[in-house]
Amino acid sequence: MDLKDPKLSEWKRFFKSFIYAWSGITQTFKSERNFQIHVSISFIMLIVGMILGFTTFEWVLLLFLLGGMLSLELINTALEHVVDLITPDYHPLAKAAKDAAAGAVLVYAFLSVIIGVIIIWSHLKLFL
Ligand SMILES: Nc1ncnc2c1ncn2[C@@H]1O[C@H](COP(=O)(O)OP(=O)(O)OP(=O)(O)O)[C@@H](O)[C@H]1O
Repeated sequence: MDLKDPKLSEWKRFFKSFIYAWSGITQTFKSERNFQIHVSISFIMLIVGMILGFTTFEWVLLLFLLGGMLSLELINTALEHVVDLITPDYHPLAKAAKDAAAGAVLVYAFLSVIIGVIIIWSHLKLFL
C-alpha cells in the first residue's frame, strides 16, 4: 500500500508521508557517515548554545543553519541514489551531478562554520 492508493484517507496519506520521510532520515543516518557527523555537530552546537547562553536571534540562526545543513545532506544523498540508479558505470555526467551536489553541501557547511565561529567568538571574548 503506498501514497497513491485511492482507498487511503487524506489523513492516513498525510500520516504515512511522515513515516516515509522519517524512514528516509533514519536510513540516511545508518548509511551516510557525513550525515552522522553533521547530526553529531548539531548536538554539540545545541549544547554549546545552552552553555554560552545564545540570544534568541542566535538560536534562530543556529537552528536555521543546522536544519539547512541536514536537509542539504539528505538531498545530496537522494541525488547520489538517483545517479547510482541511472548509471552504475562511470559517466562524466554522473560525476558532474554528484560533484555539484557535494559542492553545494561544502559551500553551506563552510559558511555555517564561519557563522558558528563568529557567534561563539562573540560570547567567548566576553570572558577574555
Ligand atoms: N557513476 C559515476 N561516474 C563517474 N564518477 C562517479 C560516479 N559515481 C561516483 N563518482 C565520483 O566519485 C565521487 C564519490 O561518489 P560516491 O557516490 O561514492 O559519493 P561520496 O562522495 O563517497 O558520498 P558518500 O560518502 O556520502 O556516499 C563523486 O563525487 C564523483 O566524483
